[in-house]
Amino acid sequence: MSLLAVADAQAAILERMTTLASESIELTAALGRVLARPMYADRDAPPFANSAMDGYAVLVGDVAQASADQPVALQIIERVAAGAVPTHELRAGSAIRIMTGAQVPANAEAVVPFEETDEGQPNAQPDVVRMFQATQHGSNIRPAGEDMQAGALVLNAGQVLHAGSIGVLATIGAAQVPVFRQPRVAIIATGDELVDVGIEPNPGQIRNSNGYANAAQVREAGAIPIIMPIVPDNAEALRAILAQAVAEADVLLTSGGVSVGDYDLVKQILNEVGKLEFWRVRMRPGKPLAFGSINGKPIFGLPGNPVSAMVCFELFVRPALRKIGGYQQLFRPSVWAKLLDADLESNERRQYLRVIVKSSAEGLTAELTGAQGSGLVSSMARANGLLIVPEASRGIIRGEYAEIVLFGELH
Ligand SMILES: Nc1nc2c(c(=O)[nH]1)N[C@H]1C(S)=C(S)[C@@H](COP(=O)(O)OP(=O)(O)OC[C@H]3O[C@@H](n4cnc5c(N)ncnc54)[C@H](O)[C@@H]3O)O[C@H]1N2
Ligand code: MOO
Repeated sequence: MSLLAVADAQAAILERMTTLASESIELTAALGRVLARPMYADRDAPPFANSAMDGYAVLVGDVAQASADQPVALQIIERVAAGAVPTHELRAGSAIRIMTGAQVPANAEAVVPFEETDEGQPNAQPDVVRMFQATQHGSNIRPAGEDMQAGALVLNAGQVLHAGSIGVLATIGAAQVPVFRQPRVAIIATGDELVDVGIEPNPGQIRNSNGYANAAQVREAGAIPIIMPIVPDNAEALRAILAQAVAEADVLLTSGGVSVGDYDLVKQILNEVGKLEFWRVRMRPGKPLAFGSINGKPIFGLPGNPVSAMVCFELFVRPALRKIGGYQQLFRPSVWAKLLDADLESNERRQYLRVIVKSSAEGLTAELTGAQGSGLVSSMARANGLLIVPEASRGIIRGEYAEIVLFGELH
């Protein structure tokens, strides 16, 4: 098998992903979830014309001649609090005292805020308000439907719900929200050398970091990780855990055991219990990525090296999980930043270099995190982006702009 280009591998994967069914959840649990259906306003918002200020509802003509020297006195005929409904209409020479958010009388033409009246002045009379200036039609009145009109499309299917959209859902009365089900992802770390995080490693052993890093990436992708027990490099054990994972999860991830070593069993077992779709991508790190399916469930055989496993997750697993989870935007945003380090040579494989991207008045800059070995998990902890050096290119010279897959927050 020859090496696949990154974009071809991504396309081959995405083509095989189908979006999960939807479920209905409580509004309070909907933050960060993906809306499964378009949502429409059930009524106008605001539902009635209301006051934008604490003040007096008036007829514009009544105060047209008002000035500081020649104030106009109006009779206060009603007081309306928010939540109440006015029972009077304005007539010539009258005013209705009204609070912010209260429904305005049907024929009100403007609301004059207290600050523009004799409110609180020592010589103010009860039941009379004096106006010192003219006002305009519609001033401080928020019309019905100004925000959303009854029946209008307010949120699209596929939209990720954030605080603002939660506010919209509450406004339209969506106590239950239709969202896509989150993919359940079984995470299987393979290797005789691995021990779990709470265990003291013996000589020759290391801690399983991939399982936990991948589980965190699964969460970041909006999916649910299921961390399975560590599997030794043993065909029987691998078959058993894959069978269990297929029963419990929508997507399977393994790490380790996909290169050409004596104990690299994942591809072999995958061919036996499912179907290997492709193996090896023209990239560094992450070349030995394997992808296939078992009983129709996608399985990603991530390389064991910690950086390779995480980079393969970012480029291939994350977009796949996002498609399964109903997201519209599958890929991380790319940014272009000025490379501050030394010149970067091209390679026959597309390189993804860990960088720290910073934003300043001069624009974005990128610096390598240091050495780029695929075992250096600490470099992933420092990085917020993966700088792309395209394969078979002239490389990138210091001071040039390079494309970066931004996966963390900008510094
Ligand atoms: N002769 C060749 N050797 C290797 C090749 C090759 O083309 N020819 N490719 C190299 C590349 S590139 C990578 S990447 C690795 C991938 O190997 P495997 O996927 O088979 O992974 P392992 O050999 O099992 O482990 C590699 C490395 O990662 C450590 N590891 C594994 N699992 C974990 C884990 N859960 N947590 C932390 N660290 C883990 C493992 O101990 C090894 O050090 O193969 C190269 N070799
Ligand atoms: O290409 Mo491997 O994934 O670097 O270490």
